[in-house]
Amino acid sequence: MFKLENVTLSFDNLKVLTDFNLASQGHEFISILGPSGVGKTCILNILAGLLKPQAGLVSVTSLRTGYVFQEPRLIPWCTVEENMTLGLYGLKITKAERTARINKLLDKLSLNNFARYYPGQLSGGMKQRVALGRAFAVEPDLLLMDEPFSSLDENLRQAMRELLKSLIQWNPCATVFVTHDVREAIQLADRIIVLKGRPCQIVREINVDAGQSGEESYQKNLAEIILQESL
Ligand SMILES: Nc1ncnc2c1ncn2[C@@H]1O[C@H](COP(=O)(O)OP(=O)(O)OP(=O)(O)O)[C@@H](O)[C@H]1O
Repeated sequence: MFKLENVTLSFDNLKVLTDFNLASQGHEFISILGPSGVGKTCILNILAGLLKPQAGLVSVTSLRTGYVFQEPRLIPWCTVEENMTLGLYGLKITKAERTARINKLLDKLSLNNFARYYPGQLSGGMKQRVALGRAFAVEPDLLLMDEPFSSLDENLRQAMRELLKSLIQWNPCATVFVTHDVREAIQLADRIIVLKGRPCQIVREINVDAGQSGEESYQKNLAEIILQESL
């Protein structure tokens, strides 16, 4: 789905990435952890084609990319269904297919009764559900998520994680999920990557599935990540 090979990115004198490597394997869910300012968003933006590194190879073979940001970034004068439809106008699908796709998603997101609402009339959790819907409307094969649930309270976050899992089951895709929440990373990911330093490096890489096969090693991995994060 994607491969970053010897990627170098800097802003003036600030070296964010030097010879950075990361590749996805199929429809894998990768969680990225790391301190503030380390370069997590920059990596997502490179994968989205929004940032161009000065050197290295960026190979993204996915056809459709969905991007969910920390804040919903909805267009205030467009309704829920219009916001979710925005990414579909560039695709070669009929109006009937477009409508069917959005209706299906409104259903999955429990937003059927709010299709004609404007963002200003929605709660924070509902707005982020619309943002999820907008990303999944394009039927992404690559999904980029930048701390998408961090502004929500814990109960809502848990519900959103469950919703995300069911959407990915429905529409399998490679996912890169940036979070500061270690438990969230473990709950969702197949693989966790911990970044540190300047330029940033992968200092820890954990296959969560392998960890979960033995409770003891899983707990050890968890403790180690928490330790890494607190350093
Ligand atoms: N357009 C830009 N111009 C200059 N510097 C930038 C730009 N974008 C990012 N940076 C710098 O690159 C570094 C990495 O930024 P990035 O947003 O990727 O960090 P992050 O790990 O996502 O942080 P956070 O967890 O706080 O969101 C930071 O020092 C940031 O100030």
